[in-house]
Amino acid sequence: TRVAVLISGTGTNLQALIEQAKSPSSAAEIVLVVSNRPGVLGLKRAALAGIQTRVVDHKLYGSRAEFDGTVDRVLEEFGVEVVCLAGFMRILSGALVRKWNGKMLNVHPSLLPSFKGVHAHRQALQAGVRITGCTVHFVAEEVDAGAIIMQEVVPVLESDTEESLSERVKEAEHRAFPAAMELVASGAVCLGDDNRIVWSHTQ
Ligand SMILES: Nc1nc2ccc(CNc3ccc(C(=O)NCCCC(=O)O)cc3)cc2c(=O)[nH]1
Ligand SMILES: N[C@@H]1O[C@H](COP(=O)(O)O)[C@@H](O)[C@H]1O
Repeated sequence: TRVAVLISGTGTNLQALIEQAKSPSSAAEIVLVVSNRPGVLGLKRAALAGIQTRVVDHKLYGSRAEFDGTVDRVLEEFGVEVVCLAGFMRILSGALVRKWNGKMLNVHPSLLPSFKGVHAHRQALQAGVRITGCTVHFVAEEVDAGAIIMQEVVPVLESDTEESLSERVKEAEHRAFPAAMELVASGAVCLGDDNRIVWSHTQ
C-alpha cells in the first residue's frame, strides 16, 4: 500500500513509520513525505531514507481550500492510497477529509476523547489525571473525533512537566502509529459505512 506522511516538524513519528515500512513483512510503502513548513528536520529524515519530499507552504496560499487542493494534487501525483498525519498541524477542509475518509490516520497525544486539540499534555496535567496516552484514529471532519484504531496508556508522574510527559507519550506513539498504519495498509482494519471500525474476519 502506497503511503504518504504529512508533517510539520521534528518527524519522530515519521521516523517510526519509516522503520516499520522497512520491515519486509510490512504492507506499507512510504512513497512521499509532505511538509507544510520548509526546512524542518522531518524532511531531512525522509531524504536520508530515500523518500521523495514536497513542501506545500500554507503561507503561500490565499485560502485553506487552495492549500488543501495542492496537497491533494501531490497525493494523487504519487498514487497515494493511505495518508498518515504525523505531527501535521494544519486543520484540513471537509472536502479533503471526505475524499480520504477511511484512508487518513492521525496520532494524537492523549486518550481521546479526553484532551482534544493542541496542548493535550497541558490539559492532562491541569486535570490531574494519573494516566494519559496516545490515540491513532481515522481523520474525520470534526477535529480529533474520528474512529479510534489504536490507543496506548502512559502513566503520569508527580514530577511530570509538559516536556517530560510529551517525551514519554511519544515513546508510545512510536509503537502505536506504526502498528495502526500496518493494520490499515494490510486491510486488517477498515472504516465501515457507519464510520465505525471494522476488523476483517481473518484477525
Ligand atoms: N478535519 C480535520 N483536520 C485535521 C488536521 C490535522 C489533525 C492533526 N491534529 C491537529 C489537531 C488540532 C489542530 C489545531 O487546532 N491547530 C491550531 C489551528 C491550526 C490551523 O488553523 O490549521 C491541528 C492539528 C487532525 C485533523 C482532524 O481530526 N480533522
Ligand atoms: N500530533 C502530535 O505532534 C507531535 C509530533 O511529533 P513528531 O512526530 O514531529 O516528533 C506528536 O506528539 C503527536 O502526537
